[in-house]
Amino acid sequence: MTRTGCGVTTSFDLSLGSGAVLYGKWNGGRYEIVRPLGEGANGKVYLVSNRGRNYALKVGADVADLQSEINVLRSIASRQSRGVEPFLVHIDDFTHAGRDYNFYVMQYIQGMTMTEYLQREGNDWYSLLGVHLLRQLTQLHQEGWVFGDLKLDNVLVSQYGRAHLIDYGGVTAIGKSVRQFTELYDRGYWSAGSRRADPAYDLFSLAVLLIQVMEDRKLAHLSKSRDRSAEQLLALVKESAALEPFQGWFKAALSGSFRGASEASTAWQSQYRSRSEFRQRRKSSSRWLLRAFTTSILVLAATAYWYLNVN
Ligand SMILES: Nc1ncnc2c1ncn2[C@@H]1O[C@H](COP(=O)(O)OP(=O)(O)OP(=O)(O)O)[C@@H](O)[C@H]1O
Repeated sequence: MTRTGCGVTTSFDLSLGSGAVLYGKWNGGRYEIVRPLGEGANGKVYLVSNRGRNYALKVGADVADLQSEINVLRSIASRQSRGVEPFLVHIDDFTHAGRDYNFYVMQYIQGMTMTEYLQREGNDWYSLLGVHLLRQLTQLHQEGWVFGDLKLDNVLVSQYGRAHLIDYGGVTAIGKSVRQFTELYDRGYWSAGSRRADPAYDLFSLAVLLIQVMEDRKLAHLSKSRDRSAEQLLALVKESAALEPFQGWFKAALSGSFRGASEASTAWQSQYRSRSEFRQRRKSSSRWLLRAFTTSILVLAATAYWYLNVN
């Protein structure tokens, strides 16, 4: 596919191997390709090394699309508090084989998908992943944007369960039609509302994603059935031992009744806390039971010993 715009050509036959070096035309940065990280509809992403540090560098397939991703990242960076390293690091063009390409450099997230993370570290991390995602959505909504294409591939989880949103290609100004979406997570696909970009759109997608990481097969099955709906999603939540403790949150997210991501975040954290307290109580009562059981065995053994010795 070849698209042109603003005098810069992007051809997605572009292939950069390990060791290739790119020079930023305007800022003079030197980026050595370590390896490709992935590619999608909006571009190609490479792991690069710049001044001894690793970054992710995205070359856009379409100038306008890349520019709108950059605008969003810039608006988030401008609100970040001092001392926080911005996600967007550099913006520039490079020339390769006689052609100009737009690119931007962002922090490299060394991570894995939410599913992989939970499989490796255990389901106890589930609630924390939700906390991180809701925090980022809250910030984005406050800036007047909706993430749009929230899905498993667009979240990377790094150490200590830090879930990061990546790929800002679907981000849409609140009030417009969502630019990019994936059926499974789309409110319209579940006949649960429009594709207008409002905070509730992201919360619906997040609910589907949080169902998916625990109940992948059941969700896939439901998504193919003709009577798929938000009510059916909620029924799936209620049937699931892992999701049931969060059913109040899912009900509100799937029906669009949260006033915003910040309210959703508070609700998620309070369900998370009451769940942890419940588990703590269960743990201490099982510890008490274990102690009582051990004491009974010891008493029984001592009684038997005494009885055998006396008789
Ligand atoms: N900051 C990052 N750190 C680590 N890996 C990244 C980063 N950004 C992107 N990637 C990797 O590159 C892949 C493609 O990136 P991205 O999703 O931004 O491309 P895209 O063309 O917008 O894709 P899509 O078709 O899903 O919209 C991602 O799935 C991820 O594996």
